[in-house]
Amino acid sequence: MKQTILTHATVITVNEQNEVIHDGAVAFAGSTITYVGPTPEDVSGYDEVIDLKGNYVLPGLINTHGHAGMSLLRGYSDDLPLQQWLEDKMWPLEAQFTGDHVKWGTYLSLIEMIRTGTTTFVDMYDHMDEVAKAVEATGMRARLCRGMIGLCSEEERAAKLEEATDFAKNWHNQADGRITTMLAPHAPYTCPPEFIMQIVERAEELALPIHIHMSETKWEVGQNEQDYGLRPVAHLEKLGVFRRPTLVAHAVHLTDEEIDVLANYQVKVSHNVVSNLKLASGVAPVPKMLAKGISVSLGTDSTASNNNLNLFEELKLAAILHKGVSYDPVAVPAEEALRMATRYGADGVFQPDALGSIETGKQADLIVLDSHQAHFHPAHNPVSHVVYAANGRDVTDTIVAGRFLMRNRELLTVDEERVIFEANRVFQTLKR
Ligand SMILES: CSC[C@H]1O[C@@H](n2cnc3c(O)ncnc32)[C@H](O)[C@@H]1O
Ligand SMILES: [Zn+2]
Repeated sequence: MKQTILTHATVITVNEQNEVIHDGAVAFAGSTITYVGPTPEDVSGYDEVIDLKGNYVLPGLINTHGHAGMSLLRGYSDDLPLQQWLEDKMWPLEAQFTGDHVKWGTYLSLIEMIRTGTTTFVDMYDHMDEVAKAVEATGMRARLCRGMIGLCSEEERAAKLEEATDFAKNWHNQADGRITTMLAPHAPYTCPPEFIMQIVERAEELALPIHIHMSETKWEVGQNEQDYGLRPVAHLEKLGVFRRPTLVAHAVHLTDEEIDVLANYQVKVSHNVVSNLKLASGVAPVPKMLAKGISVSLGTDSTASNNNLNLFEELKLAAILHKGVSYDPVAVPAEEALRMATRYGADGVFQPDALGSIETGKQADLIVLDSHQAHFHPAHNPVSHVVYAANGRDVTDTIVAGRFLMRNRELLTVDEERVIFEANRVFQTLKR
């Protein structure tokens, strides 16, 4: 098994102690981290020694909510509220999508994620075999689920559940364990209660988590009360969703009591700050959730509502927006924001023991940032620089399971020129 060591680095471990190791090293054998500490005097036992000359090494970032195939629709519709954007713009185009559209949209997303330091992402979409194949081919890590919208006949709902089940079974723990799966009712307002209950039952049978959009807009909360006499949190609790490990996306409109419910069930939350702002959905009560011990991680949502997949933007905005709206400069401190992008992301994909920090025994999912740029100097506080000064273009290397997907800014597992060509080609086939 190949043994690699990255030496003379500034290692931002994001471990329990928030250790930053100057002149540090990280070694990995195959996919697993075998050493984290000071650069050893003798590195002769390693097959590959890479001198990082003081560059930053961080755990790969984890994006806990998105729809990769939608990159085909980036910039197609801006400046609308969620419901109108979905119903009038996204769904009519998505209805024309074939596997080829999703394939090339997903490849666009993968390129962007690898370039900006994301090593694991959650994806909820249709034609998921294409997404899984692209993840497998590029060497990325992902938690994938076929999103189910239940605004259709009972027969169609049953067919979607079978398709989601087949996908979840076929791909769980595939690609050397880099792909895992979940079941995903799209949202309480698109799935009738009986359908959600069937999905929960299936998730129990398959021992898989559930992923769902929840409490994203004021409209959704009002509609849920009108339809079912309950707000979304109580509604999903009643349907048994939270008895399964659950990752909810958005969680913008929550009462204090609802935050307690989510905390009690250890529900994981994906905070999609840019998408929530762009769709004018509101600002999630992140500091309150964190104070209650909820693992709040970061998600981009799709590039059709973001409009990029650069998690460094989410990281900075998560750190500063909540200060601004609460008049509290420590509402989300820098260290906590970095945990949201890493450790809490690992909770969000239900792999806290394998991902989210640089520690021996964990997966070698690592990114390198060029620390020799003016905006990282004076170099006295690396965590501050990563959260407040970095921009995603600082990432030079992206490593997943010990394999370089990008080295010195060169993509090694995907042909970027071809992807751009094919994405434009398949976009032209859509009737707009
Ligand atoms: C059934 S696959 C996923 C489905 O979700 C839609 N979508 C994209 N962004 C959002 C969002 O912010 N809230 C709710 N639904 C969203 C996407 O267009 C797909 O149809
Ligand atoms: Zn979404």
